[in-house]
Amino acid sequence: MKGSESKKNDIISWEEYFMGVALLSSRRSKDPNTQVGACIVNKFKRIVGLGYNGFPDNIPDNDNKLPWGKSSEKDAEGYVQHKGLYVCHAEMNAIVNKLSVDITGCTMYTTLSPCNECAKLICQLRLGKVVYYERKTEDKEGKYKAAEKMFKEAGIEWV
Ligand SMILES: Nc1nc(=O)n([C@H]2C[C@H](O)[C@@H](COP(=O)(O)O)O2)cc1CO
Ligand SMILES: [Zn+2]
Repeated sequence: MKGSESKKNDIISWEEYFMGVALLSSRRSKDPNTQVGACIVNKFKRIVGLGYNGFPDNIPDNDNKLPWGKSSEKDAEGYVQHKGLYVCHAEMNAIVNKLSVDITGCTMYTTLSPCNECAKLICQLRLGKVVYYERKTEDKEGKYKAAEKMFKEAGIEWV
């Protein structure tokens, strides 16, 4: 039997496609607790940056040099054993890995809503829109609210 000659219509949307790529990227993360992925897309619907959360480059991650835990205690050498001191967020990595000098107006798809530090980067690089998959609900320190405020004030669409 020959295949159909008319086009297939039941395909995934651009939004599903780019968020799907962000979700796939998150699966590279070695964080035992939370895996996040981010995908930056330009106005021509080309992917210009990908990232997931992990420790900085060139630090071997198989011999526990840095902690994956969230303790406020210090180890024998006086280093606080909290991953937050070391992890590069998915959004930051997607920006650092960008393939294009100028990402003004681009859209970032992220599997988790951005923190205030990543929001600062998103503002500085003048992205136009941030689309998140899951929203961070716990916000004791006000990081996510601060991120939203920056997006609002900078005119960055946030959905
Ligand atoms: N938007 C985000 N992008 C990220 O890459 N992360 C990373 C940082 C940590 O590696 C992990 C959060 O760990 P936990 O607090 O749920 O155990 O996710 C976290 C957030 C939330 O702000
Ligand atoms: Zn962040």
